[in-house]
Amino acid sequence: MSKYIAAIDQGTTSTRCILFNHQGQIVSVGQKEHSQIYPNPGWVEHNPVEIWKNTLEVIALARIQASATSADIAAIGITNQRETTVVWNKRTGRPYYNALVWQDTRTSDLVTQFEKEGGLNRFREKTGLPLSTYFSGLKLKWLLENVTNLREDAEKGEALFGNMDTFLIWHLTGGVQGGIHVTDVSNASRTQLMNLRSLQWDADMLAAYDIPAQMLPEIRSSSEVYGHVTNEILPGVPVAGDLGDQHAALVGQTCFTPGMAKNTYGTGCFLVMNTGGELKTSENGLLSTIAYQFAGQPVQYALEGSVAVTGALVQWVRDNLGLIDKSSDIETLARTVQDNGGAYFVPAFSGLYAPYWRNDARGVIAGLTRYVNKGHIARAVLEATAYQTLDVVRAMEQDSGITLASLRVDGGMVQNQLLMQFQADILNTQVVAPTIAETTALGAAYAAGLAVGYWQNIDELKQNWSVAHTWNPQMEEPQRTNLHKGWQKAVTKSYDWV
Ligand SMILES: Nc1ncnc2c1ncn2[C@@H]1O[C@H](COP(=O)(O)OP(=O)(O)O)[C@@H](O)[C@H]1O
Ligand SMILES: O=P(O)(O)OC[C@H](O)CO
Repeated sequence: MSKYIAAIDQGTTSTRCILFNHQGQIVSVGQKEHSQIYPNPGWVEHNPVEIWKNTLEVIALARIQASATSADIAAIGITNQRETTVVWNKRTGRPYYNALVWQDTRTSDLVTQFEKEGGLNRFREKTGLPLSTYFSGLKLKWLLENVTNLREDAEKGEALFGNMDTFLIWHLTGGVQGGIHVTDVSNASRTQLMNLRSLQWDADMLAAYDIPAQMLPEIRSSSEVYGHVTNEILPGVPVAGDLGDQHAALVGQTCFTPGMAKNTYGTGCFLVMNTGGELKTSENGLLSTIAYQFAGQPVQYALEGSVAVTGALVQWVRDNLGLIDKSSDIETLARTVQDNGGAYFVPAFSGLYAPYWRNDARGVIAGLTRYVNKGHIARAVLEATAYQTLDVVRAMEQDSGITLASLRVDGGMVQNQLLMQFQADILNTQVVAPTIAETTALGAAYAAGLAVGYWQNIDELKQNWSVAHTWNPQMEEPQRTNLHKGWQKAVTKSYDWV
């Protein structure tokens, strides 16, 4: 039997390749950041060619570190930043435009136009999603309307659409020499083009957004052999798993039972709860989405609270304000003071997502006095992540009728002890991090490994999960209530800006 499963985690800030062994432990890691391109206020792009090159590089790095040949690798799974939209030419492989990143707000006029015609929730019944700049469908519409020749090529079947999973699988399985054009149900559920019940592209949605069906990938399960790698980097290895990154983290955290949830703290924050085989709709601003689908098994649904800006705010403090040199320094700076000094930072850089869904919001710092220093700002920055999560958790509890006994967490920001303690305090709930922190990549590896029989069933996967760290709530109730009141007031100050 081959020794390892490879996972590619194509995230917003970087691309990673991780090799896992049968216990789900990390054997080796290759990682590379890519450029964040901001051509106009609110626009966020990635260069797909740079990401493809980085993918090859990180696979090579992980392979070399583990001295692994392709025969040592039983399968490869892909997980990706969701919604980020790329279009490319089938014959040349060339992208027509940079990828429009999920955080990009250039489609806000389209959102307003569609909202006027039928309200923010007009497509929720079919797609589980409100109108927002967040999802792929409107990004694709914008590209079709603004990029020369794209619509003509799409109608001829020469231009292909995909999220980053589709783009990478197409390249890995042959590219212009017959690459496979597929996606999985979890990624497709983030386009606002798939019907959540039929699990097919929805003809009414395609008509509403005027999208030629020929350019869309085939929708498959999250765990099956889609094809084999043709590139010399891993020749012959089956590509056997595909999950949006938040769905992959749910799998990596082994949240296989309805009611189990995880929160991933990366560029943004994404709380996902497994709701089982039944589609649940939200009354409180959460998204209905696909959790995952293993081959031959029924699809599992989820409720999700997506927060656009969490770790991205730490990056902004680092890159745009220069207050810190590296992301982890935010904790040292925040520890120079005892509290937020009355300051609240609402990072509505891309509007506000769950549970507010305010496309008209923009970032504010509220409660400033001359007392406030950079330490207080650093605290307000970290607390913003915890308050946004609190609002999502409360919405999730109302929708599901389940009170979370503890919250399983993962992602880059979990290294921040001050944040995790504050999160437990403000939620008044235990926060728990697993031993294998790379749950996103692990989930993609699990999907791929199940498809090729490297793992037999989910019970085997559950045995790999164990607790690395627990943060217990220590804050008194009056303080918790006061802080949350301040936050809620600050949120209202971000509204009605654009
Ligand atoms: N110690 C830390 N404290 C606060 N934020 C951090 C810390 N370490 C990393 N981050 C933030 O976490 C994000 C990276 O996490 P990661 O899970 O790799 O994100 P992604 O998958 O979105 O690319 C960055 O936005 C970074 O600013
Ligand atoms: O790449 P991440 O971890 O920031 O995740 C991005 C999300 O998938 C966007 O929906």
